[in-house]
Amino acid sequence: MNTVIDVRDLRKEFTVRVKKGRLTREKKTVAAVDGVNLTVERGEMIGYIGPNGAGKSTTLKMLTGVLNPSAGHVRVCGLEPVPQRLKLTRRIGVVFGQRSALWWDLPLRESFDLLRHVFDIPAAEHAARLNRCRGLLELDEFLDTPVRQLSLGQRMRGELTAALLHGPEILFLDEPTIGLDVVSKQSVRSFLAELGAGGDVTLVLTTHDLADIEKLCKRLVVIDHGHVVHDGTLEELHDRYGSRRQVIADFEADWDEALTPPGSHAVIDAEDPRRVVFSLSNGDASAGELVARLATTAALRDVSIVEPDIEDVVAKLYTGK
Ligand SMILES: Nc1ncnc2c1ncn2[C@@H]1O[C@H](COP(=O)(O)OP(=O)(O)OP(=O)(O)O)[C@@H](O)[C@H]1O
Repeated sequence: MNTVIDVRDLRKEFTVRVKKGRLTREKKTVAAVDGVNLTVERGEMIGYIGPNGAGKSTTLKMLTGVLNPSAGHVRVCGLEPVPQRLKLTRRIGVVFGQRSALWWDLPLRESFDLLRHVFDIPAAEHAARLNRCRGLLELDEFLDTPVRQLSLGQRMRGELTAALLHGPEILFLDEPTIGLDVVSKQSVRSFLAELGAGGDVTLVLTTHDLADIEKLCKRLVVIDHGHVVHDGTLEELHDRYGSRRQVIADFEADWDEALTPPGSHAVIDAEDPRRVVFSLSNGDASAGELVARLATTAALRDVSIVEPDIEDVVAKLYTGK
């Protein structure tokens, strides 16, 4: 394995002034990131999620060399982000939804050209990477438009390209789909999926849009109050919170509970005893096997499979229920 991010006991404290009484304020130290441990291997696509104020952006800022940690160990591509920021900048790409890496008054094409000079990228490499992005992100129709005139979706496609032209090993994305319409979201997601599938670029993504996670990330790191509260696959999260995949079956006759296959749980519809909702544990249970068993047990009229809803699971996780 090839570790590209190695974080141990990472902390970031901020000093804030809080109101005390009517006229006085006192200084207080708050831990925005409070002992985060994280190891990411090359080629992984991880979702870093959490409720507002959980510490996601602060972590990303420490990983990208924008903020100095208060304590802890952090290495990104083997480098210490703040003191070695210049070296790090050449090895990572950053897309922060709210900030731009582009020159507002210049056409997109010229911004890309300037970046080639900033990073001193050989012309052939630059052209190859730009051509790939032009194709996948359909940039051609607005390549000659000044950045300030681009729509949010067009600008995001430009930002993604700008972050990739120097061939980074890790791409950090903070809310890359925020504010985008459905079509632009899909375009950005498909592009990132294609990029991640190659295995060369490691993706670290923060988002409040859980569809981004479902489409892109096998691994989910959840942070709350500065602590990592889950680090594992989406399936593990579903298992942990007892969310079940469900099979809804309509039979020709009323369902006999004694026939319920082992490993499943049946709830008969109160209004229609021929309709039954079967719950499955997400682990090894296969909805296909259950359906096959049901079909040999009784006359089936219709069947549908309902996947657990990630929004529900994450809501449970955030509220600690
Ligand atoms: N410069 C700062 N000074 C003081 N407090 C800060 C500063 N930056 C962040 N914080 C506080 O640290 C905590 C974590 O903030 P952070 O921006 O990392 O959260 P987040 O998970 O990215 O939230 P969101 O989803 O709302 O963007 C919050 O309580 C925030 O108010």
